[in-house]
Amino acid sequence: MTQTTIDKVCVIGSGVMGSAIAALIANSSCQVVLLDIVSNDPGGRNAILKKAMENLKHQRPDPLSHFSKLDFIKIGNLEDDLQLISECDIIIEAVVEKIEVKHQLYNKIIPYLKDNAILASNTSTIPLKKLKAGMADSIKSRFIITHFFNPPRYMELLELVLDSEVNSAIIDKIAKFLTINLGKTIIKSNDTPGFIANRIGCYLLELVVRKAIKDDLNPVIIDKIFTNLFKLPNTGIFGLYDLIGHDVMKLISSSLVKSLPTHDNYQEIYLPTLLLDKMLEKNLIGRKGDGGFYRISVVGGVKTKEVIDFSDFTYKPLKDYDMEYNSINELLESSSIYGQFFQDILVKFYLYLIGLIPTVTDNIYDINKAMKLGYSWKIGPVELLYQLKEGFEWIKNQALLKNLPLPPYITNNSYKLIEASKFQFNRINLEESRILLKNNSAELYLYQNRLVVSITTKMNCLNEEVFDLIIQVVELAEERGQDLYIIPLTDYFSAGADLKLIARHIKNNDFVKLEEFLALGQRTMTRLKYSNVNIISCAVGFALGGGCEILLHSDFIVANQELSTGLVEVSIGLAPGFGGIKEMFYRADEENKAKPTITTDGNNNTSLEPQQDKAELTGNFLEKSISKIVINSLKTEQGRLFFENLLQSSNRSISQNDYIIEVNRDLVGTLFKINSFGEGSIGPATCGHVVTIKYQILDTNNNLINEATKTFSLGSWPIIPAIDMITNGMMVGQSRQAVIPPQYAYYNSKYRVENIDHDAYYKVNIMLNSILPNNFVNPAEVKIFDNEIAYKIPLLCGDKVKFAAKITRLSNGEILYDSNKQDKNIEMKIGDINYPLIVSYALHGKVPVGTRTVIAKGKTFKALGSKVNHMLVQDKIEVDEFLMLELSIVD
Ligand SMILES: CCCCCCCCCCCCC[C@H](O)CC(=O)SCCNC(=O)CCNC(=O)[C@H](O)C(C)(C)COP(=O)(O)OP(=O)(O)OC[C@H]1O[C@@H](n2cnc3c(N)ncnc32)[C@H](O)[C@@H]1OP(=O)(O)O
Repeated sequence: MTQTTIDKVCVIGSGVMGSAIAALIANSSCQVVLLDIVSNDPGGRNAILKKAMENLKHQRPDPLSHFSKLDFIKIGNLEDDLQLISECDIIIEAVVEKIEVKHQLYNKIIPYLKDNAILASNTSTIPLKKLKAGMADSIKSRFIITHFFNPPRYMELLELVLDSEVNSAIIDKIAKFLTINLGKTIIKSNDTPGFIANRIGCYLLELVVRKAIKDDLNPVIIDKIFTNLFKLPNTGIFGLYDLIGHDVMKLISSSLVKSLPTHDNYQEIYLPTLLLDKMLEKNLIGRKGDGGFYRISVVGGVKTKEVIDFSDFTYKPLKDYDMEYNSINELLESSSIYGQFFQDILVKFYLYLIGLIPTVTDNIYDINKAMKLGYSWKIGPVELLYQLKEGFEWIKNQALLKNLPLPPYITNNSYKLIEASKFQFNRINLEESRILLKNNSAELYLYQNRLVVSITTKMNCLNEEVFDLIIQVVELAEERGQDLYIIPLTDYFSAGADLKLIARHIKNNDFVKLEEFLALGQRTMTRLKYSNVNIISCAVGFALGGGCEILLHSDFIVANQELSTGLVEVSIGLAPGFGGIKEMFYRADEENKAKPTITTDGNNNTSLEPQQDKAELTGNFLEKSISKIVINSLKTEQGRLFFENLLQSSNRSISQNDYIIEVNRDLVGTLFKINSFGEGSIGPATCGHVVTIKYQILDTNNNLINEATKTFSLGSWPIIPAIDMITNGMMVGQSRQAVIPPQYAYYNSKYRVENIDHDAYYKVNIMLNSILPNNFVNPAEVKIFDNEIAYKIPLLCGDKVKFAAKITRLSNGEILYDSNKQDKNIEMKIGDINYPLIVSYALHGKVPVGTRTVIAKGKTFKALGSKVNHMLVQDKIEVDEFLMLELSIVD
């Protein structure tokens, strides 16, 4: 696959679309220049752009595939930085939809365009011919419309509008960039208002919303029918209207109505609707306003979806309605008001859609595809038509009944030539290929003289037949000396191992078969990895579990930028079984960097685990995975009993855990250099332990400035902070020495190094004399699992923390304490002896995100202090029984 020669793209306009298009291009590791007007703001001449860049970091869904992609975007303004345009191969204008503004801008930038640079507009409403009016021929031949859909990173559709003046080399160049680098699917549209998807989408929105309000129907029921029966995205029609914004819908529709011919049916369905006007007046314009048809209200942290009551423009909680209809046919045959409503709108909608042929496009498959890729319809509108009992005939009959004119596409019977198979736009053209090998789960094609294997099971799941065929195919490829491509025929790569098959084996207690399945999977992966031909896996959509493991064992991965991939099974309690973890480590290790990887985004890095940085992969992926598996097992009765038995039967401690201490040693070690002397005996000391220490503080000239012997609880007693930090992790009998900066020698006016010199460093000597035995936690008797191990500063002794906690008896799952049930989060200082000691122990060293699950004996659940009765469960428990503590940090 050849990469395009586009090195730099300029996007002009840093509004919602412009900045998101810039992010999309930056995601493909292409340099971007983002320009906008000069700001008069005190924030400087580029203040508008700086704000846009900041917004990119916070928008949801995330426009950036990684924060580092921001480095590919250079900002500038349209006065000081126009010369940056001359470095760019493509210039995409995404400024306000006003023809005069666009023309002024073109006049300003055209002198800076380099030869052969492509000038494109992202307009959604202004015709190409109007935009090009007055341009020199040399510019006209490289001026086009590239219409991206919002959000550009996620919507695959790109409508391309050209005319006969555009040079064919330019078309080729932009098409390659949009498809190969940006992963878009191009649909060519004629130069008509709204092009394809918005013309149809906005028509449907206005038709449904305005007629439903007129007929006094319930938006909730209508949306439920659209999402359940027509498989539209969950937003439905009214939800989408809110999402786009009623103000924006008004702009789009008024502009369409103005530019469409007077006989166009958009004019007729765009009914004046008083209630919509009132909503606009009251700023009920959707999600960005004070509500729309729907609103989310948050009371006491609880979110409730509400729907508007048109009688007084208040909102009422959404009621769930039982779906009366099981299919579209049932709905359309019903004499209910909703049945009638859908009959009416569907006939109008389809007559309109079909009537766009040939003016807007002559390709009905493109219309179908545009709505799938631009509006996220699971089933395209033309495909949906075939779900009606009589398909096109139904439309024809209804139109005759309602006395509505039929479009030429129906009257000339063109619709009879539609081939259903063409609605599936495969990534390889099966018509051009020959099947060489095949079983019920996978096929090998010879496509353009290349060997291509595709999985054909549900969700492309991996079963024995898939593995058998892959092994066979690798052998054949080796015999022929030809590389092997693994390409899905679907929009996804694979959902991984066939979980239903695994579940069946487990249910039948057939662990021999399960073992065989795992072994076959491992053999297949090994075969892929060590084959002497190249294995090239082309992935799109998702590649989960075993699907990801296929990618990891391939020589090359051609990954769509939006591929979701990972060893997700750990979150459902399954360990990856086909060698994925080892490959993940292998690839993450710089020295062993796997063979080069190609991606469709022009980026030479694999898209595998794009959200996971290298530190996380190498650092704690395994630990995190195993923790997740154990945590999930602990949520089931069998899992808890399994652990209980495992721990009790062998009568041994739950394995060594020195993780917490290590984290803090590392952390403290980076703050000050600490030297330890002697091995010590009992310990280590940690938060909440009552310790007796002797300490000395000396200045840089070794003058003793403070010395004392103190007994205190680590973390709970106000003392010079460095002393808490250094003592943590010490063994009784051990001594430590550290050099500390001045801020760690100061606590408050009562406990501090007198007359502190803020430029000086201090020496601290500590000797740990004892740890109070009756609140000692032995790390060897505690096991800790984190569901999230982020690289953040861990909590330390004395830190204030707010968290939710739950204590469960491992033997029977009985919940002994649950802060959520008491509707109260706990706020404590780590080390406070009025809380069970295990809580301090568990919080200490925890990064302040996610949930920490701890298994420990009952004796550690005691609180030494009794001033306040905090989470006291000690009366309910035996000292030697195992309990599970779950802690989730709240802020
Ligand atoms: C006592 C000791 C016991 C020890 C036992 C040890 C066993 C060890 C076995 C280890 C095997 C490891 C194998 C390998 O290394 C790792 C894996 O591959 S594990 C699998 C990882 N994959 C997943 O977790 C994906 C699960 N699926 C999903 O998340 C979603 O389905 C989806 C893929 C995101 C798609 O979502 P949707 O579009 O919403 O679609 P649906 O969810 O409705 O699914 C549609 C349809 O497909 C079926 N399906 C989906 N995935 C699988 C699958 N992996 N296997 C089988 N079937 C799958 C789904 O059930 C639906 O079916 P329907 O309801 O229509 O019948």
